[in-house]
Amino acid sequence: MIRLQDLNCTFHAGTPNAKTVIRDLNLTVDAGEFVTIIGSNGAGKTTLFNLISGTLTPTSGKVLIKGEDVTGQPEYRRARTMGRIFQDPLAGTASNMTLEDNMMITCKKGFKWPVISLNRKRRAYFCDQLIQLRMGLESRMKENVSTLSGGQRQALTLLMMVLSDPDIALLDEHTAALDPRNAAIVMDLTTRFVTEHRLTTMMITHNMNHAIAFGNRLLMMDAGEVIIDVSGADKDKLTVPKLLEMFSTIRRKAFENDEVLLGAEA
Ligand SMILES: Nc1ncnc2c1ncn2[C@@H]1O[C@H](COP(=O)(O)OP(=O)(O)OP(=O)(O)O)[C@@H](O)[C@H]1O
Repeated sequence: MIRLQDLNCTFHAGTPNAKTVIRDLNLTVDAGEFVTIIGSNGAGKTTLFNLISGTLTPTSGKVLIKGEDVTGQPEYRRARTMGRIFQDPLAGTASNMTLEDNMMITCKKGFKWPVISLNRKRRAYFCDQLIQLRMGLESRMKENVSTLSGGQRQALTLLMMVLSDPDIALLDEHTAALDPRNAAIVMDLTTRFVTEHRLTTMMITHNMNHAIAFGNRLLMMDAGEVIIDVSGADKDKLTVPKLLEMFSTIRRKAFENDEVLLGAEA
């Protein structure tokens, strides 16, 4: 589903400030896989998502989606096959628009000039979809999204992503700004949607326990490289101390990411 070939990304290339953030990266993610990604500070995790989604063009190498070379394809065209959710609950929805108007956006995603109107049938469909969230949002369809809590907004963002019918979900620390209770609700919804919609999913997280508990494959990144790639039964046997030990053995230094380490102790 996703294939990255000899991918490199250097910012400010050809200047004294040149910085290589993704280095000779080769990765294949098969259809239906749920990959969790963890890494040290500045490892290149978000940059990797920017390259997959088309926000950035690699300095060299290729990005293939469903067998098609999309390396030079603009972001809006790739948006038809993928959904992306960010850490900030305010980023995925428009505050000053109603829930139903926000949901209308999903019908227009990836198209430049769509003419689609909000009719009774579509409203009933949105209502049915909101019921699935089990948050009572179906009775608030005409309220502005700004009235929702962070957890409710992130759940709505997740639902909107699914309604746009993507093949791929890129989740960039999408529970990091939520309290533990809401993070658990959003993770529960995530696993439900990933399974029901057979989404090929990549999830960046700073929560090592989440990285181990969710998905069928775990990647650890450091300095622009994937240094650990564990799946199946081997992933089931992982623990946080084991992961940290693997990192130290490979890199001959201690793992550095305070947010990750503090989260792992919790
Ligand atoms: N547009 C840019 N221009 C220059 N440097 C950049 C740019 N975007 C990212 N970087 C640098 O690239 C490196 C990797 O950033 P990235 O956000 O991908 O890391 P990350 O693994 O997601 O980090 P974190 O876990 O701290 O969020 C960082 O040193 C960052 O400062």
